[in-house]
Amino acid sequence: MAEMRTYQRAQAVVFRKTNERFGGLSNMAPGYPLEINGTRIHTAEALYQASRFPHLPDVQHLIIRQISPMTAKMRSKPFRKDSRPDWERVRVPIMKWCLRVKLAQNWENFGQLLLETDTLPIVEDSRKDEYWGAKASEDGTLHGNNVLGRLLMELREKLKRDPSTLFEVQPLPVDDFLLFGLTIPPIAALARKHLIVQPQAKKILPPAQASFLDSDHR
Ligand SMILES: Nc1nc(O)c(N)c(N[C@@H]2O[C@H](COP(=O)(O)O)[C@@H](O)[C@H]2O)n1
Repeated sequence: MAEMRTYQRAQAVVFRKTNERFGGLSNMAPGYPLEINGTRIHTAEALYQASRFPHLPDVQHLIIRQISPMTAKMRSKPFRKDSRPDWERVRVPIMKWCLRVKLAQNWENFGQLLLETDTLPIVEDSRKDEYWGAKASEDGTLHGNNVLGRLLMELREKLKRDPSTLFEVQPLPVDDFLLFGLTIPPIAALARKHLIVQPQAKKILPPAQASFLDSDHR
């Protein structure tokens, strides 16, 4: 279990609604479509929720076909008790994998948004979930495990330091890592595979533009 943390709202990137400045960091955000084995998945939330049920492809279909991420989450609720037996143990690596897929397949817009958070703590401000996010305290601080925010910060740092390691996302080494009964293959970044991250300007540039830059400033 991750430690509880306290965050000062003014010194953090805080998101709650998807239409806010950093709302794209939420798994609920539209506009970051995914594709696995030829199936379009509308949000990272739908992929995460479907990952509970590799042994129940019909339930995965029910979740994945939802356009609304909240509806995808709601559809999974009645089946939660039937989540894969090791769900509590694998849910954080699965969330991390979902975020990696979201980045690989939305390299420019999600990568850019992550870099724009600079070096600030990232926190999902949640009314009731202090595990994935953090809840507002009476003193105005945010308190919680903030596991989603911490995974996003970890991903951001990797994106700054070693972007090429994020171009391809390997399937997780967990039992029955399946979508609709099929093995999930390595996921390659779509189209923009060769973009270069230039952290200082917090911009992602194609190689042709990047080559004009002094290497000290890449
Ligand atoms: N119910 C709800 N409403 C929101 O607006 C949220 N952002 C969330 N949080 C997200 O729900 C996912 C975790 O789901 P489980 O409770 O583990 O099934 C995760 O993506 C959170 O960021 N929930």
